[in-house]
Amino acid sequence: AQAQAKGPFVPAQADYQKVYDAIAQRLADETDYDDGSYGPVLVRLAWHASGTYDKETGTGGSNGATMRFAPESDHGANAGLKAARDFLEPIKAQFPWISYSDLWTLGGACAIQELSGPTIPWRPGREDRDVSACTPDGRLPDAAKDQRHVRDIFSRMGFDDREMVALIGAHALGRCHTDRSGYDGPWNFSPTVFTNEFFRLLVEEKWNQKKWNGPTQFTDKSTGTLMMLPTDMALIKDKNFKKHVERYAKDSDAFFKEFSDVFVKLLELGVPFKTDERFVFKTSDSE
Ligand code: HEM
Ligand SMILES: Cc1cnc2ccccc2c1N
Repeated sequence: AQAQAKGPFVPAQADYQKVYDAIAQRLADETDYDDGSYGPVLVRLAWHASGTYDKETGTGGSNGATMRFAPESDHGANAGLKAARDFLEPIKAQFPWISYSDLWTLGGACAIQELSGPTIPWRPGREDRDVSACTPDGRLPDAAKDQRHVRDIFSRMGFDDREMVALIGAHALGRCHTDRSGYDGPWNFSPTVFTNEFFRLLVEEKWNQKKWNGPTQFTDKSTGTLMMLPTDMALIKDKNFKKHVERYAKDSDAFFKEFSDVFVKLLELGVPFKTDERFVFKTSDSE
């Protein structure tokens, strides 16, 4: 019989699960980095690729993966994220049909799930764009500033106070790098396990300004080994942020549920999806 003419390859959930599994495997293999995992920096890549969104102009967001290009790749806030982009290059080579825009956001969802966080339902449909879609510098937050700045940046994306606090709870993961942001990271914290610890520390520890010649940051009185950024501290200085910090510090389930919903929203800002169907990927320890 006439060989069936092959139509275009339309990836299905099973194909995206294969990409998820390849990222999870690479996370398990590549442990000689920071505190033992590339997970935190993958989360930061997905967040910085998406957090450029401006709801008034509909510009920025994860659709386009424009951080591949200078000047966006060279914006100060994106220092160090080449490590995350390079980590995902072999995955792109293995699955060339996936866009960078979909790959980077899938990498963020995979990292949260593989670091014991909540499931992050995910939709494909982002398309890579060229350098003309690069966003101007200044779209991402400046850690040296205060609660007014946090509200300006996140309300521009379309988030309310509760959503801003939930999102910043990702600071349970990873660390700061003096050769990237200039801030100095925590180390005896469990930076490769997703928990509500960030909120518990904010409300339970006493925080003093760190005595050093680097940028203003805070250290915990009891061990002197943890850190908070000025914008982290803003979450307990501002009473409407603080009530959410206290709620998440007491209720890890509420934090997990609300973080999942708002991280999904972040990764989808401004994307003209063709489908409403989201995939929930199986985490590697569930197989
Ligand atoms: C007020 C908002 C925020 C500010 C000012 C901020 C600032 C920073 C800074 C300065 C670092 C250290 C970067 C380095 O030196 O490597 C950092 C790390 C990180 N941020 Fe944020 N961030 C904010 C919100 C968020 C959000 C919304 C997410 C994700 C949902 C996030 C996820 C992370 C992660 C996972 C790391 C650790 C990265 C690593 O270990 O390499 N941050 N952030
Ligand atoms: C405990 C803590 C506080 N703030 C952070 C900011 C950025 C990255 C990691 C952080 C972190 N582990």
